[in-house]
Order: sequence, then structure tokens, then C-alpha cells
Amino acid sequence: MPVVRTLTRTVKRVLQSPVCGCQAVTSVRFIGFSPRQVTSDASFHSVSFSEADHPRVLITGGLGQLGVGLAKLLRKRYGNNNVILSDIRKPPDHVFHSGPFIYSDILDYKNLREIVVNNRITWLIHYSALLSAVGEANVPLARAVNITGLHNILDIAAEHGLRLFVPSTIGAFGPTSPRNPTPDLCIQRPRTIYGVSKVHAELMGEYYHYRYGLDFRCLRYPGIISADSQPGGGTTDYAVQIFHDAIKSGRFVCNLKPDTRLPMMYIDDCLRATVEVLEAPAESLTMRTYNINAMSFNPEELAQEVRKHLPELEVAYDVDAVRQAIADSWPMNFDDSNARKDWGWKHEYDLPELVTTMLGYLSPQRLDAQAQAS
Ligand SMILES: NC(=O)c1ccc[n+]([C@@H]2O[C@H](COP(=O)([O-])OP(=O)(O)OC[C@H]3O[C@@H](n4cnc5c(N)ncnc54)[C@H](O)[C@@H]3O)[C@@H](O)[C@H]2O)c1
Ligand SMILES: C[C@@H](O)[C@H](N)C(=O)O
Repeated sequence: MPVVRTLTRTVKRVLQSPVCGCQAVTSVRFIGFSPRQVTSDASFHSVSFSEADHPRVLITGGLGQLGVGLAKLLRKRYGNNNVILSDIRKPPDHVFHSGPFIYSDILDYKNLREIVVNNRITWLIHYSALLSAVGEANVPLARAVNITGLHNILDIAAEHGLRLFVPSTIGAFGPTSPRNPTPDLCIQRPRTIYGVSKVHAELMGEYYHYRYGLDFRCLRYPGIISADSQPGGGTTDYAVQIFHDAIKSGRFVCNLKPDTRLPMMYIDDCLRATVEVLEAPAESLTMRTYNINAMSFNPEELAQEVRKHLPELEVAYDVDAVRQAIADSWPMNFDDSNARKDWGWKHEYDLPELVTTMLGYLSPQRLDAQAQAS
């Protein structure tokens, strides 16, 4: 009985401690390890890394909408060779020639571990996922990539003392969550495999943080809007497509109803937030999973703003039942006050700046000039 009592006391201590920071008491996979934090002596918002202390970064699922832009940003800060993009797809020429790229399937644990060891990785940014709409179309694959894949990532990160960033999403909330606004901590009962897998990622990451001292950091992104990369099959994709169609044909068919309000963000804000939370001193983080937000609009409001530049734009609605049901269960407005308070999050793009920037980027003259230069 004394053994049981001692064990009970130990478990209680571990569960009650706000940040464990302890040695792992059992191995995560087959081998033992001592969680080692990457030092975070950098001061937030004005970090500069010397040659000696820069992180060595691996981005999984890096060829999607967000990974290439993030790699570009991180390479500027930490050096080209210190940021490795990886994916299971073949990179386009310009990506392949812009910096290190490596094949990595997150379902292959041994290969992932080999990459981390051979490249002395210290930060892991885990972007691989199946998004909301494609996830519903292939639940077994979404479950494998988003859940089994995450388990591999968590174990490797814990085993090698990595700082781990995993994005979550507005999709981690559901119809029973408060939707206007949605705070960081509230009921989370999403009804998509994507949402369920992201809640699982949030909880598992936080559990590994408290249990093994893993330096887990997570932001819940809104729908992200970008000009030079295509979205990978989500519910918010319409807000990217409208710009392409407005410029190409002046006509856009929207797959969500005109009054479907969702939180959204321009990609530059999203990538900057990611770097900021990654560089934030651990003491500034009172939580390990934060909402971040910039703006909130519906298709009708977006179309009105685009019409200020392209008055001829025609918008028709052909509602996709699956996407509409998903959108109707998601937050309309996102409360990101904790991120603003703890580590100084501040967005730069509201709807008017977003529209001007997107149209400027996609204007035929600019695209022509880019094509001639390449
Ligand atoms: N884009 C958004 O609006 C948004 C919003 C919220 C959260 N997020 C999250 O941000 C992350 C990146 O999003 P994105 O828009 O770039 O996604 P995306 O769908 O565009 O790209 C995901 C990438 O994962 C890769 N992938 C799939 N299976 C893989 C496997 N087995 N091994 C390795 N890679 C694999 C795909 O090839 C793809 O390139 C995701 O985790 C997503 O959930 C994105
Ligand atoms: C919101 C986000 O997670 C993604 N763009 C999706 O719609 O699935």
C-alpha cells in the first residue's frame, strides 16, 4: 500500500503542476528520452538569431497553401539552409530551387525520425493535414493523416526535445460552441473529422507539454486568404477563388450562402503570427493553444468590397450542402484577446486592405510581368 500511496502522490503532483518541465517517467515510443527545451532567450518581436543559436526547422506538409510562404519568411530570419520544406508531393521548380526540400510522409515514423536526427532539427512545424471539405470526402485518410500522423509527430518531437508548432483552426469548434464570439476556452464538439482531429491535436499537444515538458505551441487559424498559393480543399476556399474569378471572368459562383459569416485572415498576418508565437519566450505563454483573428465577413460583404475595384463583378450562389453545414457550425467571430494580451498579437490586414492587396497581386499586368521575368 505505501507504494500505491507514493505513486498516487506522484501522479497528483504531475497533474497539478502547471508546466511539468519534468523528466519523462516512461518512454513515449520504444526508447527513453529526457525532454529538452529549445532555449528561448530571444525577446519577442525583436528577435535576431546569430549563426550559432538559430533554430533548425522542418516543415511537414510544406507544399500546401501555407508552407512555402512560411519557409520563405523563416529562411529570411534563420538562413536558407536552416529551414527544410517537406511533403509527399513533387515540388514545383521554383520551390525546389529556393531552398532545402525533402520527401517526408508523416505516416512513416522511421523516416521522420531519420530526417530529424540527420538534419539536427530543433523546431518542427507540422502543416500536413486534410482540410475540412476533403476530410469529409475521405474520412479514413483524414483520420490517418490528421490523427495517426500527429501521434508520430508528437512522439518524435518529445523524443528529440523539439519545439513543436501545430496549427489548429476555427473548425475545432462546433454548433454547440458560442459562435459570436468564440473564446479560447469553451465547448468544442466539432462535427467534421477535420475538427475532431484538431481538437485531438490541441489536447494531445497540451498533454505532452504537461506530462513530458514538450514545448508545444498551437494557434487556431481562421480561414486563410492568399494570392500565390491555392487552398487545399477547405470550407473557406471561396474567399480565395472569388479574387481569381473576379479578375479572370468577372463572374463568381459561390458555394456558401451570402450571409455565411466566418473569421478570415490574410496570409501575411497568419505567417507572422506563427513566427511570433514560435519565438515568444515560454514565460509569456499562459496557454499553449490560442485563437488568432483579423476580420470576419460573409460572401456578400466580400463581393461588395471587391466591387469597389471591379464594379462589374457578378456573383451567383450555388450552395454546396456539405460546406454550408460545416460553415454553419463554425465560429462567426473569433475572440483572440488572450493572444493579444500574452504575446502581443496584432493583425495588420482588415477587409479593405485584404481586397486591395489581393487584387494588386493578381492584376493581369503584374502576373504578365512575373511571367516574363521567370
Ligand atoms: N489554409 C487555411 O485556411 C487553414 C486554416 C486553419 C488551419 N490550417 C492548418 O494549417 C496547416 C496547413 O494548411 P494548408 O492550407 O497549407 O493545407 P493544404 O491542404 O494546402 O496542405 C497540406 C499538405 O499536407 C500534405 N500531406 C498530406 N498527407 C501527407 C502525409 N501523409 N505526409 C506528409 N504530408 C502530407 C499535402 O500534400 C499538402 O501539401 C494545416 O494543418 C491546416 O489544418 C489551415
Ligand atoms: C478554416 C480552415 O481550417 C480551412 N481553410 C478549412 O476551411 O477547412
